[in-house]
Order: sequence, then C-alpha cells, then structure tokens
Amino acid sequence: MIVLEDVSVRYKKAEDEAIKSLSTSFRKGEFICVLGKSGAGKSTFIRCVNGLQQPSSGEVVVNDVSLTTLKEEELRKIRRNIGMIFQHYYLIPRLTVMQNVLTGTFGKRKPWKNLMGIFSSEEKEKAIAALKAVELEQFADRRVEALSGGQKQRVGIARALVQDPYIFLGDEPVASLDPSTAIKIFKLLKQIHEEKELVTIINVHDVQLAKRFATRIIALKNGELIFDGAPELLTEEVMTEIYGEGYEEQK
Ligand SMILES: Nc1ncnc2c1ncn2[C@@H]1O[C@H](COP(=O)(O)OP(=O)(O)OP(=O)(O)O)[C@@H](O)[C@H]1O
Repeated sequence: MIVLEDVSVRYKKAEDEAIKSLSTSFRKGEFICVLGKSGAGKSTFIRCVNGLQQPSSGEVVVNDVSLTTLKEEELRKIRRNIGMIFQHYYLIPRLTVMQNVLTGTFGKRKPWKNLMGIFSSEEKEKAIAALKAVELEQFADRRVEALSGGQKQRVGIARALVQDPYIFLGDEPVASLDPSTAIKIFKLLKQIHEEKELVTIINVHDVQLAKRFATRIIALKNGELIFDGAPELLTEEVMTEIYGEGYEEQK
C-alpha cells in the first residue's frame, strides 16, 4: 500500500541528508510507531509519505501511485484521503469545533465553497459523526481556543476522520499532552485504526506508548532506518542504539 524505495532527503543548504536511502513498505492494518532521537528524521520521513516533502532521490508509492513525479495539484488529490494530526494541532483557534472539523472536507470541495463556508447536509452529517467518534459532539459550537490540549487533538482527529482516510499519519500528536491524556488519544487512534482498517503511522517520543499500541515499530537514527520489527523485539540493546547511552533517564 505504501512503499518507500531508496528514499533520501537533503534539505537546501544542509550538509547531511535528513533521510538516507530508506526502503520499507507498510500495509493496511499496521499500526506503526516511529521512534528516534530529536533530529533523527521522523518528521521528514512522515512528510514523505503524503508528499508534503519530496525526496531528493528515490520513490514513494502510495496505492500504486508514485508521488515523486506528481504535480502539487495531483498530490493534493492523494492527500485528500490521508488524515494527518500534529503536535500543535494546526486548528483555527477562533473558529468553532464544528467549523474546524468541516475544514477536513476542503480538499474535496470547490475553493469558492470553502470561502463562502457553504457545506452540504451530507458534509455536516459526516462532521457530526466524526465529532461523535471522538466524543466531542456537545462541544460542536464551542470555540477551539477554549478547549484543553487533549480536546484540541480530538478535534484534529475528527477533522482527519471527515476525509474518509485510508492512511492516518501523526507527527508527535501527543508530545504536548500529559501522560494520561496521551494514552486516551492513543486508545482512540487505535480504535479508529481498527474500525476503519487503516494504515497508521505515528511519530512518538514515548517508547512505552509505542510498545503498548504499535503492531510494528521502526526507528531512525541520523536519517537511517536502524530498527524495524515487532514491539517485543525492542531490546535494551536496540534502545541504546536508538537513543545512545543513558536513554533510561529519558523514560
Ligand atoms: N526545513 C528544513 N531545512 C533544513 N533542515 C531541516 C529542515 N527540517 C528539518 N531539517 C533537519 O533535518 C533533520 C531531521 O529533522 P526532522 O524534523 O525530520 O527530525 P525529527 O526526528 O522529527 O526531530 P524532532 O523529534 O525534534 O521533531 C534535522 O537535522 C533537522 O535539523
């Protein structure tokens, strides 16, 4: 479903490559957590999967379509069905929860309709269903700026859900949340993942969360894939390789 073939990314003026000759593939049903120290290349990697970052060399193929040669407009079409959530949510604070969730439909609509804020009853129903799925329907008319971090991330998840995604990406979606809220968000993501039979890929710093929820863990170090396997294969030795000596202090 998702194939990365010898993918490298070099940012302009950067001395070193952020991703180095990375090859791997992901299929439906896999819940993948991506580990690695700060700067290891996790965000760059995840942005390659939906074409937000084009590789300097190599190829990314999603559902048999190579993203590498696509123009921005064609990439946008691919991204319509790839939900993404972020550490800082990327919501519009002054708009309501409902209005934010409806922005998830923008990729499939005519731009003037987005400008006018005109939504069909089908789109509104979809947004209500997404809000129910994240248990926020009673907050539909509340402004996002008045929500807690955990609630904001649930709005982010609802916004991604209205896209009818087949891939769900998370770039450190719980990094700003307390441990118990982080677990709740992961439980919700796993539940949605199973219900919708997605492929889910999430960058996370919390190793315990990755071990608890992932069906597969990959780890990056200096842009290289240094581990790819089942959570139970993540030994102390591997952990030391990923995080260096003294990683236990980060727990
Ligand atoms: N826009 C950019 N321009 C130049 N270099 C960049 C850019 N974005 C990231 N980098 C560099 O690429 C490398 C990988 O960065 P990336 O953000 O992918 O790492 P990360 O593992 O997600 O880090 P973190 O856990 O801190 O978010 C780093 O050395 C970073 O400084």
